[in-house]
Amino acid sequence: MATAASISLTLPTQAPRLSTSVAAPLRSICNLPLDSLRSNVYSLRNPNFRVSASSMRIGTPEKISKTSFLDRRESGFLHFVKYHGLGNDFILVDSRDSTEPRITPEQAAKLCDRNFGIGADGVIFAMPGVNGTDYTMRIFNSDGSEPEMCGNGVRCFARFIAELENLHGKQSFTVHTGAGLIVPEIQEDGKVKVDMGEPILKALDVPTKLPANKDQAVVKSDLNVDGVIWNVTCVSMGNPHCITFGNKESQNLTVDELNLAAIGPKFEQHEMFPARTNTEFVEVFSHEHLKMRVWERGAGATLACGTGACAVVVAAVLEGRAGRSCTVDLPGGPLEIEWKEEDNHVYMTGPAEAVFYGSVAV
Ligand SMILES: N[C@@H](CCC[C@H](N)C(=O)O)C(=O)O
Repeated sequence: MATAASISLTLPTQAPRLSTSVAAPLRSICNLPLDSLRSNVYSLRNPNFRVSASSMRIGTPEKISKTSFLDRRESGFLHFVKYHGLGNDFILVDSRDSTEPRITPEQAAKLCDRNFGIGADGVIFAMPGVNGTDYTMRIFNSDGSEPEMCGNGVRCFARFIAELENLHGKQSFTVHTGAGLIVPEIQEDGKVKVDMGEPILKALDVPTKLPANKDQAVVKSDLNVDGVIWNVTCVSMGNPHCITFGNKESQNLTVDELNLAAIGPKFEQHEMFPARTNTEFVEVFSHEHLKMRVWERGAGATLACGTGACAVVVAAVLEGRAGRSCTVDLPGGPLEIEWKEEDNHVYMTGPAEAVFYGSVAV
């Protein structure tokens, strides 16, 4: 079982500009007031500094370079790098020498706890490739369940691999996932463009039990959630998504007004979704500009969902609400999504940033 008895943190050399999304996880581990952390974090731009959770103090400067940190392999410790893609945050673990994740789903759930652990929406493992691919990505949600794919996660994964392999500039990898082959490409500006493959629309494969149209897809179907009839479209990007732009009472949503914590779980656990579902609530600003909030399967409300943003654009096109190329605003920031007519693939472009380095006793 994972214990958080010993956690150490090191910020990346290229320390990101401080924001609460950086400070909050640090606060949850170190239990220090946010303001004192702010000044500590600034001083931690020097990578030789180390925060020790046991002493609750900035420790003696220690010579740890990024490379030597990522190379560490002491038994009994799990070394990780915390990344985020628009605030959707992950604990990245180097498992390139292993065909199984280095920790159990139960341990992952403990590490993801924002009060008693490191705090994250999931744990991602970089593993050896299969079937000729460069790498395999596996992920546990914060509840310990294992999804097929994660869009923000695969952007973080690409940046993590580049760091592990000491690669610079434009880089592209082939990644085996539960959703098949995914191809992230790190661009010159540091953003990551990902070929997310083809959306799956066949109801049985999403999967959903909602009645399908003649193309076997579920588009603008009625879904009764506690007596409210929602209009939903179902899309899988390897993982299942239920997308709604409104209900019978309110055809066009104002997503900021939704009580996500109340309605999200009812969609997630709905009997029409045998594998549970991620749900996106969408507001349309124009044919090229959408805004969404997400309730994720196995993780709850998150600041962003990459597969969700892709599924939203596919659903918007199918419902005739938007064009194939859109900016999707999420609580953590915007993603650029394109569903290309030529190859039927969905492409997602967005940022991925390292937050801090750490070790935890397992
Ligand atoms: N946040 C992710 C999706 C992670 C998996 C999801 N919770 C599921 O269970 O399908 C993304 O960016 O795509």
